[in-house]
Amino acid sequence: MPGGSHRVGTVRVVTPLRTDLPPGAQLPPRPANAPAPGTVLPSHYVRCFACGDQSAHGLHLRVDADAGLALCATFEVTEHHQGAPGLAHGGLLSCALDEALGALGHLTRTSLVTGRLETDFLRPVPVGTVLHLSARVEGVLGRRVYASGEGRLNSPTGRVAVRARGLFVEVPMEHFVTHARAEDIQAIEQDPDLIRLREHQTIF
Ligand SMILES: CCCCC/C=C\C/C=C\C/C=C\C/C=C\CCCC(=O)SCCNC(=O)CCNC(=O)[C@H](O)C(C)(C)COP(=O)(O)OP(=O)(O)OC[C@H]1O[C@@H](n2cnc3c(N)ncnc32)[C@H](O)[C@@H]1OP(=O)(O)O
Repeated sequence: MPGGSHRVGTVRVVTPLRTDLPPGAQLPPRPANAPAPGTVLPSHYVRCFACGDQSAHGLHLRVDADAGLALCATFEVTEHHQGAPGLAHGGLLSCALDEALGALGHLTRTSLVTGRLETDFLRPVPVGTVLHLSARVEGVLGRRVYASGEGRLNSPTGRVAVRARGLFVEVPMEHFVTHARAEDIQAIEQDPDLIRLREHQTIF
């Protein structure tokens, strides 16, 4: 994807998009302990708006590992996800892609947070649509993971409605412990099943 550019007077200012794959980034091999293709990837946190099953009006994204450093995911757009009447809110579509791209950490065996996310909205997504997402790692440089994905209408081969590219940054578990509210950490200590990463990640 090319960088953006604009003119300030007679000077052309070039801004490389920060999700562009930088020189030196490489696609690492699939780790031997990555979940096998077809494995349902667990919600990292049951209260997560995107993937948690305890988020009443959340997206309830279902995520499956794919071959390589890739995955696919689905969610149904409900009336709780509207922006314009009967149409999905764009921010929620970005949220779904954010989650799908971030969940690539299950494959790379790292904990990822979003540094930058760019979304292209190509078609409206009506309530009742099942959005079929796919996501893949494009390359890794140091702690930076570059990823891309798209969402298709009602089938894995449906029309592309939304595309995204993102730059994710690998963080240690302390990142979450440091920044969470005390009551959230306490809740996890009392009910460790709020976090469902154990099966596939070694970080707990
Ligand atoms: C016991 C309780 C634990 C509970 C945990 C529960 C669950 C969580 C566990 C696992 C999660 C698993 C899956 C999650 C899946 C999906 C979730 C969706 C993803 C999200 O929804 S997540 C929320 C939104 N997200 C944030 O909340 C991030 C806020 N932010 C920060 O926390 C910092 O900003 C951070 C950490 C990003 C960096 O900070 P830092 O100090 O660690 O490192 P630094 O700044 O050095 O950046 C390192 C290298 O990334 C480059 N870099 C950084 N940011 C960049 C940008 N924007 N553009 C271009 N490059 C960037 C630098 O340029 C440098 O590159 P270089 O190393 O080459 O110089």
